[in-house]
Amino acid sequence: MLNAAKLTFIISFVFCFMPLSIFAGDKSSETIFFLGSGSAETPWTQLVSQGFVEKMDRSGVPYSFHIDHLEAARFDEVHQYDLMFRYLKEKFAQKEPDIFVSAGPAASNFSLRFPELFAGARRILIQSGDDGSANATLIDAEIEHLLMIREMIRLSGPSKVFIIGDSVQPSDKLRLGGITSALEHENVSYEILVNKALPELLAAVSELPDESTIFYAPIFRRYEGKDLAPAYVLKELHQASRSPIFSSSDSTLGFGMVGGYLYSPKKLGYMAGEAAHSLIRGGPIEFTQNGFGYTYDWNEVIRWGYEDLISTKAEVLFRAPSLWQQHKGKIILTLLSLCLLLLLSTALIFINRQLTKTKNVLNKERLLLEERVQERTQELSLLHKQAVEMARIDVLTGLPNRRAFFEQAEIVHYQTERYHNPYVVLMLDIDLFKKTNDTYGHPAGDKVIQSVAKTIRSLIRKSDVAARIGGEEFAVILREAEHDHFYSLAERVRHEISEIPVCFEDDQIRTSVSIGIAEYQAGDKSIDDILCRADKALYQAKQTGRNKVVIDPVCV
Ligand SMILES: Nc1nc2c(ncn2[C@@H]2O[C@H](COP(=O)(O)OP(=O)(O)OP(=O)(O)O)[C@@H](O)[C@H]2O)c(=O)[nH]1
Repeated sequence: MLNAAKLTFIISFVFCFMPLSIFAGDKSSETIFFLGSGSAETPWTQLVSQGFVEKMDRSGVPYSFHIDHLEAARFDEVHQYDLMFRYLKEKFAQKEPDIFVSAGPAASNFSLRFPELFAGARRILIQSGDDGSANATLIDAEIEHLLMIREMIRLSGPSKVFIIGDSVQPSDKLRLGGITSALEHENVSYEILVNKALPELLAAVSELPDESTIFYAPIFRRYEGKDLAPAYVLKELHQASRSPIFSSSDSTLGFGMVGGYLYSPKKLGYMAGEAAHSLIRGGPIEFTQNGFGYTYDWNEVIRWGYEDLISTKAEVLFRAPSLWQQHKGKIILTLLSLCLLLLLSTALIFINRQLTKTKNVLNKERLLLEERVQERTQELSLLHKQAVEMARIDVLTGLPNRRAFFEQAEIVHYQTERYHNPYVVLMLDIDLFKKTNDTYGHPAGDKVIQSVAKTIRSLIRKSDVAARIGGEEFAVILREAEHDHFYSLAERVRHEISEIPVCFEDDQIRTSVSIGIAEYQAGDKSIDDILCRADKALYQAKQTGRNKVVIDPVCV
């Protein structure tokens, strides 16, 4: 169980020791002092410190960063050194730096000259040449003049090299010396345009002979009331010049310098950062890179036609990305869309083909079906026609039946009324037919009926109408018949039937017909009127002995 006293003790303990632990964390952060040879505006120093800070930030080590500049180019060095020494002593009186980085020959010289300044600090020198002290880590910023000059000669093949530089500072002199001895080593003639004001320089470079090459050792110039940093001086020179310009530092790339074997201030800064990180961690100092390499400005490479000469492993700046690099995403998306479109089109074509195939099959089937329907319709229509005809024809004799007779008779009657063409009706009835049937049998009777029909048909004209209108009863309409004609015709029919026996099996059957004749009379309303009179005449023929022709008295 926690009592109040114990709780108070724990809380007090936490509150007392917490600030101490925070302070301890703060104490573990390293203080780094960075001293540049030039001024705060010097691009070289800016790039080195930038590289240093970037590397330190990436290392994840906690540190506090302080930067100062010796401004060695503006002041007398020794006098400046004493002033700077006192200033820094005072500035870091409370807490001296753990690491002292000096960038450039002047700052490194200063660092080595005052070992008593920040005596406990680990020193990193970024300078060219000798380290000068066993207590300092050297980042060698010595320009490899020979490699640099050889690369320049290889690319531009100059007949003469014009060196632009200053000889004010010892470091400037050192640099010019390195360049000239490298050119002498390579047997290339040269001329130094040294310590010249900018207008003089611009005039000089504008009149250089063909096949000249300019080597630019970075210089500061005051021009038209402005302080021009080396990069901007180079820009002016580049505009005035008709010759390619080479230099030693990539900090001036992009202002008209071609490139070549260069040192990179930023990379030197990275190396210093790596060294500082190793010092803090207490491990061995190993650099993953050096501060030199082949670097080119692609615009200048193209301008001077060096595309095929530069090393394939070189770093090329400002090269416009290829169409592929620029629009990679869009190109891939377009290609994918095209593929998809192609796939869809293929699928559609396939589906369309299948549909067309199915449609063709269906069409064939439909045509076949239509053909069958047509055939069937024709068949049905034929059957219908036959059925209609059958309904009008007497099956036994092949003559029109009673119904057909009355249809035709109606037409004949109508035509007679309209055109006054008279017609005659013959009513025929086989005599004593019942007896024939009874004597010879029904099939024999049928044969007799057929024979009578045949005789009638053989004797009348095609325009006349003969029909079987009852069991053994026939009617004939004779058109435009004269009195003599229709009577003699009736007589001939009667005569032939009675004279010519009908052969059936072994029998010779004799038969006869009675005929009643009536003629159309004006006032007859229909065929029935004439038939009625013909029927009466027939009745009379029957009554008066049969096998005879009787004419309706109205006709006579
Ligand atoms: N074989 C056969 N006989 C038929 C057919 N149609 C009607 N008959 C017969 O014809 C006979 C007609 O007889 P009836 O009306 O008495 O007259 P009929 O014997 O001819 O005497 P009349 O007319 O007075 O001369 C009946 O016996 C019917 O059965 C047929 O198509 N075939």
